[in-house]
Amino acid sequence: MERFTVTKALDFSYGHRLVRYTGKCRHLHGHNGLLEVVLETDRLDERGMAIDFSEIKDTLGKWVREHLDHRMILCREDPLVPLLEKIGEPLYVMEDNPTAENIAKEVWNKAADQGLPVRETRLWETSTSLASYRGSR
Ligand SMILES: Nc1nc2c(c(=O)[nH]1)N=C([C@H](O)[C@H](O)COP(=O)(O)OP(=O)(O)OP(=O)(O)O)CN2
Ligand SMILES: [Zn+2]
Repeated sequence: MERFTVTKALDFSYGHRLVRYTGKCRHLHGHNGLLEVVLETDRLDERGMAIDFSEIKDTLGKWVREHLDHRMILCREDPLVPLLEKIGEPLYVMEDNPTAENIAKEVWNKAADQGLPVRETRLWETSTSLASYRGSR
C-alpha cells in the first residue's frame, strides 16, 4: 500500500516548570517551541494532497495558538496553579508533568480529536532537545 505523509511545523512560545524534578527546569522558565505534526494517508485527494497544509494550520494550529501559545503550561499538582489562576495569568493545566514528551502527547490527542490522520507529533523544546509521541487510535 502507498503511504504519504505531510509534516506541518507550528511554533509557539510557552512557560513551564517541572514538578518531581531536581534539575534547573524545576524553576519557572520559557521556551520558543517548535512543533512538527506528521499526518499520514494512503491516498491523495483530487488536488494531489494528503491534506492541505493550510487546513492543519487552521485547525490544530488554531488550537495551539489559542491554548498553548504565550501561556504557562503547568501540571495540575503544581501549587502555582491556584496562585496564577487567582491573578488571571493565562494557563494551560495538564494532568501530567509538562515535559516535551507530554506536551507532544497532548497535541497528538488534540489532533486525533479533530479527526486529523495524525501519525506523530514532535516538539523541539530547544534547538537541541526533541521529544516525540505516537499514539494509537
Ligand atoms: N526528556 C526530557 N528531559 C528534559 C525535559 C523534557 O521535557 N523532557 N525538559 C527539560 C527542561 O524543561 C528544559 O527543556 C531544559 O532542556 P535542556 O535540553 O536541558 O536545555 P538546555 O538549554 O540546557 O540545553 P543545552 O543545549 O544542552 O544547553 C529538561 N530535561
Ligand atoms: Zn523547559
